[in-house]
Amino acid sequence: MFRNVTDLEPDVLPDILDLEVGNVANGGFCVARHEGRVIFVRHALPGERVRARVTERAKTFLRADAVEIIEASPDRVAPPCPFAGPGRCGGCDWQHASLPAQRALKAAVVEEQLKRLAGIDRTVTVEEVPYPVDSEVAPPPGLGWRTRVQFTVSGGAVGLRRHRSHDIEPIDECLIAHPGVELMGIERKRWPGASGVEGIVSATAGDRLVVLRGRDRRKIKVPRLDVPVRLVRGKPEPGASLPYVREEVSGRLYQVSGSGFWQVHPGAAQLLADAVVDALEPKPGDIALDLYCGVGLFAGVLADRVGQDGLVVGVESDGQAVRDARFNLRELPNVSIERGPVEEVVADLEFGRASAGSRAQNKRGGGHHRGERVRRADLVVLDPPRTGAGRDVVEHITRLAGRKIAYVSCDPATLARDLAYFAERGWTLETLRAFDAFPMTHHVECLATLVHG
Ligand SMILES: C[S@@+](CC[C@H](N)C(=O)[O-])C[C@H]1O[C@@H](n2cnc3c(N)ncnc32)[C@H](O)[C@@H]1O
Repeated sequence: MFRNVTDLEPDVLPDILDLEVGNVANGGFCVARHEGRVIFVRHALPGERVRARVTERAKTFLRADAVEIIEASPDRVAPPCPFAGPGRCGGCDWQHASLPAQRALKAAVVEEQLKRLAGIDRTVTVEEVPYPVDSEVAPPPGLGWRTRVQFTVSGGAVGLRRHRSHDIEPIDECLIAHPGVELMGIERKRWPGASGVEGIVSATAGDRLVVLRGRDRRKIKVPRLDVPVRLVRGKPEPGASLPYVREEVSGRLYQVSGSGFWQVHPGAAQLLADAVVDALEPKPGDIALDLYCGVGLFAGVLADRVGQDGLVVGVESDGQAVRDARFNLRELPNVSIERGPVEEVVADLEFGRASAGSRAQNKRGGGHHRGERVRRADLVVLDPPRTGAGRDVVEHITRLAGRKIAYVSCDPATLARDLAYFAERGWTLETLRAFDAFPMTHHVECLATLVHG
C-alpha cells in the first residue's frame, strides 16, 4: 500500500517505493528522494526508474535495494554472477553496470568527493588495470582478479557475507576470484570448526596459501583441496616463520606472509609502483619516505632510483610486515624500515646523510649516525589504510616533505579530506590518477601527487 508520508516518521514509510534514481554516491549506491527524504539505493543506476525495497531506516535517510527496474539505464547489463543482486552476496556492488559505466561511476564519485571535501574541481578518468600479460589464463574482463578472497564459514559451509549483514550467501564459485584461488576449490569443500577461510594466490609466482580462522584453529578439520597449498592456522610457533606467497614487481621478489597486505588485483602492484615512480620523479641522492610501507613495495622501487647516495625510509606498524619488508629489501643498503605507527614515528624522524651510506634516525630510538643531520625528505609516498592519514600525520608530513608527495588511497573520501589538510599547509594537488583495481565493486584506487605552492 502506498501513502503520502511527508509528515510521518521514517519507521512508517512504505516498504516498497517507486523511485527516480539520481547521482551515484560514495559507497556503491545512488541517491534518490521520496517525499523529501533521502534514500540510498543499491542495485540501481543513475537515471533509472526502479521499484525499491527499503532495507534500513535511519533518522535522516533510508537504504533500499532496487528489486524491479521500471526504466533501465543504457549502461545496465545482466550481472555475470548468479549470486549478485538484492539481498544476495554483498561483495560486488556493480555487476549490473557495464565496465565502462562502472569506471564512469567511480570517476564521478572521486570528482564529487574532491569537490565537496577539498573544494577541488578536477575531471577524473578511471584507468583500467591491465591483467598481467603473462597470466596463464586471462579471465573475461572485470572478472578473475581477486588474488585474496576471505570466505565466511558457517556450519562448515562456505559463503560470502550479504550486504550490511552477518548472514551468509552460500556460494560454490566466485567470479571475481583469481583462477588460482578458484583452483583450490575452497567453496566446494566443507570446513568444520572454521569461521572463515582465506584463499591467497600469488599472481606472479603461483604460490598458494590458505589462512584458517576460528576460535580453536587446531580443531578445524581441513578438507583435501584440489591443488597443493600451504596452510596458515594462526601465529607460528616461537622460532618458526609464517608461510608466505612471493610476488614479483620490477624484477624484485616480495615475500608476503600469511594475510599480510598486498594489492589484490594481479596488475595493481606493478602499475602503482610505476605510477608512484612517475609521479615522484626520484633522482640519485634523494631521501624518500615510504609511509605505511607494508612489505616494502614502494621502498623497493624508490631505492633503485635514489641509488647508493640516497636513502629510503619505510615506516610500518605491523610486526610481520616489517619483518617481510626488511627481508625483501635486505640487499639494499640505502633502505631502512622503521617499525611503529606513522603518527608516532614521523613526529621525530631525522635523516642522517653519512659518508658510508645514509641512515634514518628516530630521536627516540637513536641509531647509527655519522655526518650531517637532515630534517627533510625530498620525496614522500604514503599509502594509508581506508581511514586515511588524518590531520596530525598530514602536519608532520608537510614539515618533513621537500619536493613532492605521492598519496596512494583506496578511499576517495578520506583522500579528499586529507587533501584539504595538505592545502591548509600550502601543498596543492598537481595530478590525480585513478585506477580500476577492484572491478565490479565501487572501490577505486587513487594516486594524488602534491607539490608545495
Ligand atoms: C594500504 S596498505 C599499503 C602497503 C604498501 N604500500 C603496499 O602497497 O603494499 C597499508 C599499510 O599500512 C599499515 N598501517 C596501518 N595503520 C598504520 C599506522 N598507523 N602506522 C603505520 N602503518 C600502518 C598496514 O599494516 C598496511 O601494511
